[in-house]
Amino acid sequence: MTLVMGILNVTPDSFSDGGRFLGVDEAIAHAHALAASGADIIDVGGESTRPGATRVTSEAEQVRVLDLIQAIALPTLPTISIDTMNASTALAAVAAGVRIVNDVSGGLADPDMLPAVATTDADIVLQHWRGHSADMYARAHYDDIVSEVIGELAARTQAAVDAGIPRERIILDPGFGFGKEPADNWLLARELSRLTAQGHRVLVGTSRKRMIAEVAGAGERDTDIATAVTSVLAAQAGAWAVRVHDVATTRLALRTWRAWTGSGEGS
Ligand SMILES: Nc1nc2ncc(COP(=O)(O)O)nc2c(=O)[nH]1
Repeated sequence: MTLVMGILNVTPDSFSDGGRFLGVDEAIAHAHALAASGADIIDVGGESTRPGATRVTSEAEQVRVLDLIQAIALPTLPTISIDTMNASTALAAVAAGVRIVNDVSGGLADPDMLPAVATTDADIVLQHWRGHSADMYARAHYDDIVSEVIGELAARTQAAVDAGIPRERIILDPGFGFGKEPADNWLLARELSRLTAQGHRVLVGTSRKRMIAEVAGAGERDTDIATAVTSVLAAQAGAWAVRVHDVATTRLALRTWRAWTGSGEGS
């Protein structure tokens, strides 16, 4: 069953919910709300990756996320993932109870990341990436985006295995957005089953991105409905999980899809 990863960004400038949950108390409350909405995983992020975002130090990132993680790393709450490109933050987060390291750079931003995760028992998301937000669009040219993304993720997978991370702990992500033009993203979405056919779990994150805005316009409700449609299509293509802001709407969409396909009862 396709899992739902709820987004909890504790940054002042995140792409779609910047500044709304910056305080620890608000963030803890939102984590509980995500759980109540049916999140299977809560993805905590302390550094914005929106286009043009400037980097924060790993120390500043850790100040934003570690108290929160300690407060929500409970058996009664969903699995936690840490959305970070910094090895030091990943290690501190795993020590605080995180089970998945979600690295949008696929281990490229910090050369210590893959060896560091190899010393833990955490899973790692290797997302396709071609550079930091500040200049990612400069390197965004693709001749055959599906083949290039699959090929570049295969290289990152090999680097992770070479660093000592067992294959079964690796999750792939095509990295929707991240320097890709909307048309490129829809091409990638159309061929998602070619990535899921690679045999790794695949995480998909389209929520509230430019590719969605292009279809849904600026309204948050329409944006979350359009995101939910992509969640069903990703599930149909074999995605292991979808990363969304509005957990409830995507859960409803996935429940409806399962009723239609008869692919399993329950919520
Ligand atoms: N694995 C993964 N992580 C991510 N983290 C941040 C964002 C940017 O979106 P946000 O700023 O709204 O969180 N997108 C992804 C994504 O697509 N996949």
